[in-house]
Amino acid sequence: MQEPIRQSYEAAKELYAQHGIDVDQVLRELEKLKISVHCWQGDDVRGFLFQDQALTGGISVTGNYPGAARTPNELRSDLEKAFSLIPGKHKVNLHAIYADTEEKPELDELEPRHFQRWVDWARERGLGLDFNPTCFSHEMSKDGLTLSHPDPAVRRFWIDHCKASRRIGAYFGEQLGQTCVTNVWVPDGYKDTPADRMAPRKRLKASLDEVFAEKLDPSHHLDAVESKLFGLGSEAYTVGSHEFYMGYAIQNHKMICLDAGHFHPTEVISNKLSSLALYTSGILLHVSRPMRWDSDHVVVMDDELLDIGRELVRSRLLDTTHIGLDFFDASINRVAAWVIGTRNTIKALLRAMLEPVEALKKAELDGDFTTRLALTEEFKSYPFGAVWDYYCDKSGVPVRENWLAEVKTYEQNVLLKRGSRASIVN
Ligand SMILES: C[C@H](O)[C@H](O)[C@@H](O)C(=O)CO
Ligand SMILES: [Mn+2]
Repeated sequence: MQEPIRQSYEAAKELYAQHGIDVDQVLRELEKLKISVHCWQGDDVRGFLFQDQALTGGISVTGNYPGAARTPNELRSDLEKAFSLIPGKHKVNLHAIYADTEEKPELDELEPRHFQRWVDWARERGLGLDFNPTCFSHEMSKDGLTLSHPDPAVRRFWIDHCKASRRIGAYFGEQLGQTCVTNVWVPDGYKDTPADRMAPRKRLKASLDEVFAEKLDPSHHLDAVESKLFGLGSEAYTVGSHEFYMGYAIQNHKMICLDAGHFHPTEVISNKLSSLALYTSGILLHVSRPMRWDSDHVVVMDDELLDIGRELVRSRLLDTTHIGLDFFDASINRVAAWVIGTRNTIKALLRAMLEPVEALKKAELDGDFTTRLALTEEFKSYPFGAVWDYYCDKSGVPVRENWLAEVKTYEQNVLLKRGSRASIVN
């Protein structure tokens, strides 16, 4: 380790120690945290099962940066590059359309063996895997409805796909010895004001009951359900609203997935964590960055990210919260997008752990709001950067922006040499 990094760390440690914060202990805790890195940033949510299928479901990727992964091997190579620049051991979050197989299974026919290469790869690298049924970008969801579709045959297809997905998730968990979270998100909704808001919700509820009927070992597998306020083409109404899934999850002992981009523009998920935690045994996060709408921008160190970190630390929710990322930006280097978003998420957690939580809580209890505000503000310029640099160096990943040169080299040597998808698809 370079001496200046160590010296700055030792100086920072002393400052934090004056407030009773044991920085070495904080880093031991930080090292245990896993971020579930979403595979779909690497190829603009295209997947490998249906090569010519347009992205649907009211989500959108914009940008034309070269180098999107075209095959499972390319995607794994890009993920490996990103993980080499991110401190800690993490998880990869897969969607069903990322099956790695020469077969052409339909979504309702998927089996664990279609993901065996992902499992072998993850095992070799000590990574965990999470999973998602892909209820979009498919002809059976073309009218924007899946599990709530009025046609029982359409519902059956998606129910069977979700059931298959849970079995795949359970296989991941069992094989890798790390609990897999399978998250169900469906895009179902209407562009304009519905005549009947109740019937689609009744159908969605009944479909979910079927999806979750099979009991799976919770030490291998946990279920989550993700709500949404609106999407492109479902501006007026989404069947799976927050209230719908909050009720469903609490009644059925499922986890609620809070996506930072799925609420009203001024509504934040950080403020929901402590409430939901009182009524659920775990929460899944999709850390994202909405800009005016559910735009899925790369996560930056903004107030909401810091507040998410604070809430997880101060309410002691780190053990029961599964932290996943969900953004997709095709206007910048995709490996860099992962590195920026994941490093920021870890850094925000570190910053939260380096705050004088007990002193702040005490000031609040005493009614001393002056001290609460003063300490909060002064800690914003405490030397967390020195601790972060030390942590990166100690973890064997580049310090500060040094990771960028490695991404640029990878771009030159690998990403820019990739042709179009069409050139390798049979
Ligand atoms: C691709 C993801 O599953 C998707 O982004 C979903 O999680 C979502 O957030 C939809 O808006
Ligand atoms: Mn999401």
